[in-house]
Amino acid sequence: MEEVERVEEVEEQRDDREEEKVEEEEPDKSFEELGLDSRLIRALSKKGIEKPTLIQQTAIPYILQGKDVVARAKTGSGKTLAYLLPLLQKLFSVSGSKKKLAPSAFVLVPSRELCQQVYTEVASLIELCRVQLKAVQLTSSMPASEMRNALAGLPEILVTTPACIPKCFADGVLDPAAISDSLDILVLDEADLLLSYGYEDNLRSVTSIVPRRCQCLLMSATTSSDVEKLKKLILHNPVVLTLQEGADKEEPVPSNVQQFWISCSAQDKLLHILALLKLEVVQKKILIFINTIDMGFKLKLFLEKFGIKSAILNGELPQNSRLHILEQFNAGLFDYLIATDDNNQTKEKEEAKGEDNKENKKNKRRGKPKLDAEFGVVRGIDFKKVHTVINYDMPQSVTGYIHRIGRTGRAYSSGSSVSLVSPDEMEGFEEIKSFLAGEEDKNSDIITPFPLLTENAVESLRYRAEDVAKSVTKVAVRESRAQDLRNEIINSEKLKSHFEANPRDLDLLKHDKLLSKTAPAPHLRDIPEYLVDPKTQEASKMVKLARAAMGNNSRRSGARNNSNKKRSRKGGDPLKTFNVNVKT
Ligand SMILES: Nc1ncnc2c1ncn2[C@@H]1O[C@H](COP(=O)(O)OP(=O)(O)OP(=O)(O)O)[C@@H](O)[C@H]1O
Repeated sequence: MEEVERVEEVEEQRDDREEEKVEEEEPDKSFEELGLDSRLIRALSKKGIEKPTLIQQTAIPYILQGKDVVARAKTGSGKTLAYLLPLLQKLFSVSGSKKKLAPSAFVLVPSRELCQQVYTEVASLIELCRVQLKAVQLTSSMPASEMRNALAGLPEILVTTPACIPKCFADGVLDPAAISDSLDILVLDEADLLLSYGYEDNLRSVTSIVPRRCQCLLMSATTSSDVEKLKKLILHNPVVLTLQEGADKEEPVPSNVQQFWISCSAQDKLLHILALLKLEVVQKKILIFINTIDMGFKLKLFLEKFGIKSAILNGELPQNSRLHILEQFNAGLFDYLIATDDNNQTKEKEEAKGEDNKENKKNKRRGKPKLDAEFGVVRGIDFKKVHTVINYDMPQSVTGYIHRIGRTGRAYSSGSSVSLVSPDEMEGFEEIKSFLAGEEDKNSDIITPFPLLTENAVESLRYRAEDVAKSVTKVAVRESRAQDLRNEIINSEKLKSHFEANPRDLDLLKHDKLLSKTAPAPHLRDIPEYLVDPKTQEASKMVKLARAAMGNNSRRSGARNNSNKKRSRKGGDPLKTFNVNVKT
């Protein structure tokens, strides 16, 4: 049973009023009962959203009342709509009134990918509601002229990153005085990440012009000192909503995500991922996290040799390509996405941020691509229908783990995760485990050994895996990284104009194309039956059955096969029902 706890917070508020204190209760309300406008309810229904999630049930009434709100709820719990719906409703009533010289609502997010995601969501709601409101997104990479054009239609809603606002001031695109006059609602989404992305100074320059009457909303997946800092910087006597599940005090990973791990040496990780994918004991779609861009290419090339096509996502790719890859993956055009998240790129990102940084200048001279300082592949991005998250490399922090795992099991769906843990990563892994177990129950196993892969099954692939791994040399990795970047830069230019003309066309590019110069050898494509351990064969059959029952058995099911949608989703998850010993 889920419950919501409202926490009292009275320290160092910006005004003297007592913070809202509310009795605990178990809400189970419809969108109508929350007081939402019928246009919004119809729009949600068209999107297939009928019932509010818990954070939406709790936050929407407070936001509609005009309160400042701090909402902390797990990844995938529906925080975006929790603030967008009441925000739009408030703007319905002001639309058509006195024209303002700056937007009425700012939504600040930590990355461009999130900017695009939130913008798409708000724009589609506006369209479905058929109201006279306009939303725009601005990112730092846009030239001033483009920003000016975007703002020329006097939009009510601006979705952007904190770094972009001072740039708009400097370029004369936004006027601080007009903002002070116009701003009614400020949202800091993924607040736990805003400061860690290095936006503190940018945020300070924004908050200095936020008028006292402005309603401020702060949404986050985890608590951290950064959230506390932001709360004190921006909010006025907020209602603090902390969504919890059951009696467990801290359970930041949704309970509909089953978490597994496999112990293996660093060298054997390629072998294990091959076994997981090739023997089909994990459900597609699959998001694989690695810590470095080179490792991503190594993995892609390795999998290609076995006929497994995957796409790559990292901060080095041009923004259009990144957005397009996300869009294609979400539409179900490919099943495997290898993502380098931001944890290990912090150093590289620092370089990317500091324009005067010597190293950066050197890189420019050498033609080394610059990483996008506003890139954030994992955090907050709504990957659709991801069934499995694989940590090929372990993340470097507990927060990193939570955000990665949170890419599956979104809203009411379920998912699983498999972490490959080498002896070097064991200490960090233990830290993650004990954090998830909570203070009281350090020994409870929230992350359990992966049950569907026997040692025999893995060993049967060893010879092939090791042989192929040798052929994926450093030179091959370097060449394919450069080639991929070149392709994407060319495609990115094409994409830009193409998207302007055909915003819905997804088939221009195939991001999971082969990078290897030679086609996969036929004998590596299919694993002969005699090599596969019978228990693993059985597990694989069950995973396939479960996938079929979930309407996810065709490669392009997400994009093309809507008729499957209505089939039962309770097809039985073999990870819940199947039991084999890990060691045989
Ligand atoms: N009431 C609902 N019913 C069904 N699906 C919903 C509902 N609300 C939101 N969703 C869907 O759930 C998914 C996750 O929502 P959202 O991205 O807002 O999560 P989040 O809490 O912001 O997660 P994160 O912290 O990872 O950013 C989205 O695809 C969204 O469309």
